Amino acid sequence: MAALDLYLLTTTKPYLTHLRRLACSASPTSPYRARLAPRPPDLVKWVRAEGGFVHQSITIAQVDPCGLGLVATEEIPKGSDLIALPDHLPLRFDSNGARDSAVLASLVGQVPGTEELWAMRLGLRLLQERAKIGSFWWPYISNLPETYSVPIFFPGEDIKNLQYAPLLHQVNKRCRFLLDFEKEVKHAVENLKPDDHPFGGQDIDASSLGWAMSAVSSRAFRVYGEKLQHGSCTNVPMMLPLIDMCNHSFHPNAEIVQEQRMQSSKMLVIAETQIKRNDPLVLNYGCLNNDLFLLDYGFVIPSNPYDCVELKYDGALFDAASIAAGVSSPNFSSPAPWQQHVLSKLNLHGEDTVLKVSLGGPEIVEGRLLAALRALLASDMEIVQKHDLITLKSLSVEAPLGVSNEVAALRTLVALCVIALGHFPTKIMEDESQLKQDVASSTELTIQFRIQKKSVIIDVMRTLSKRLKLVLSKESVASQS
Ligand SMILES: C[S@@+](CC[C@H](N)C(=O)[O-])C[C@H]1O[C@@H](n2cnc3c(N)ncnc32)[C@H](O)[C@@H]1O
Repeated sequence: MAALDLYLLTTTKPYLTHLRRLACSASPTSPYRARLAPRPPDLVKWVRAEGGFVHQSITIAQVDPCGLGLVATEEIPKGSDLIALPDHLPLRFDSNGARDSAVLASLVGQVPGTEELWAMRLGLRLLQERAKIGSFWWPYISNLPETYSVPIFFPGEDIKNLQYAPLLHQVNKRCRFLLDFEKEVKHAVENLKPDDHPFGGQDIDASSLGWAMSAVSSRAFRVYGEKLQHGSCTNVPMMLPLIDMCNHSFHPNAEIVQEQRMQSSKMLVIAETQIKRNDPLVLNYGCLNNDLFLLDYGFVIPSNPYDCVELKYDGALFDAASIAAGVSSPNFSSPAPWQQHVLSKLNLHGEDTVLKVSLGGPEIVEGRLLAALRALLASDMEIVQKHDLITLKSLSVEAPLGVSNEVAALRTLVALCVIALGHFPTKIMEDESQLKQDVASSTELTIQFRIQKKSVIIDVMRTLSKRLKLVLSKESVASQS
């Protein structure tokens, strides 16, 4: 097993300093990612030898800054089949091997069912094959990166310098899980006979579990599995050899198609557009924010249209923002009963509250937040009750509760953005000058991440300020006519 760095943040508070180091050998943050085997077998040849199809004009090449990728050596017409994998090539939990290890199945059952840990379940299966001498998947596994640039492997200082509490919380949670799970795995395999040992007698620690979880989160695809009785399908994560050499773009030129025939299914990659010579083949991994790109894939997308910042809906904070914005006597902390009723419908009050609200992304202001601001800054219950929630939540509906209400809501939002920006310990200019220095790649990722978060807030402020001007200018035209 490659030993990697894994740090535990020993408290959930942001800006932590007390870190426990677990293991260390290769630098996890070097820009060039070595593969598990120094000279791994040719993946394209292996896929073809196993009955798969690989378009003759595709090769594996270095694609900066993504690491390795698939590249077209000649122009490829739209609609062409690029890769086809027969049913036995994907590595999934039920493929040969998992069935005969009750210990592995029981360990999989011990991984909490939360969304963010799904990759650990398939990761255990990957570790099993990685440890198995003569594994059918070794030609694939040996081509996997030896290290991953996800934050669980960052030095503690870099994690702290992400400057964004929701992400720190997630990194901390994953590190804690890995350290706890290491103990469970060790306990489950102690005293096992070599034949019963799911990992061929090899020592499994938090670093190797972290490697497997990151390999899966950054490379597995969730595809349709069995059809359920009511017609929907289960979602099965799978590792798709060679297909997982495609890098990400929000403007993909390739797509994955699952071909189902009788009992077997084939995974295909098809050219979604014409692909020019020397162009990389790119898939869309999903419309994700930068938190997920960094946590699961280890990279950050500049100007990501899906990036957003999370805030907590908190009456006192919103009152402070409103007062800073010059709004007289806001009552976020003590809403009237009818306003509480609106907040309850938005899950911001009472039972089942979800206090996390977001700014940025395609919506710019999360609808629940906008509706709450409009309703709480309104003094006339009847006007609010004349509107449905869909209208109140929509930024494209101009001033549904009147101009002065809209102006107060927009000004409060801009003030909230100013407060949120002020919580970052550094300014974008300072971050940018730090980036110009020769920093480790994990530090670079950390700085890029926080620059992007601040840019999201600045973009939201710009959009809302424009909006404010527009509303005010329409009002002044109306009052003159
Ligand atoms: C499914 S793998 C793709 C193949 C990978 N580049 C390799 O060398 O094996 C996903 C990983 O590729 C890299 N990657 C993919 N798309 C990227 C992008 N748009 N920018 C930066 N890195 C990217 C990230 O390291 C990510 O975790």
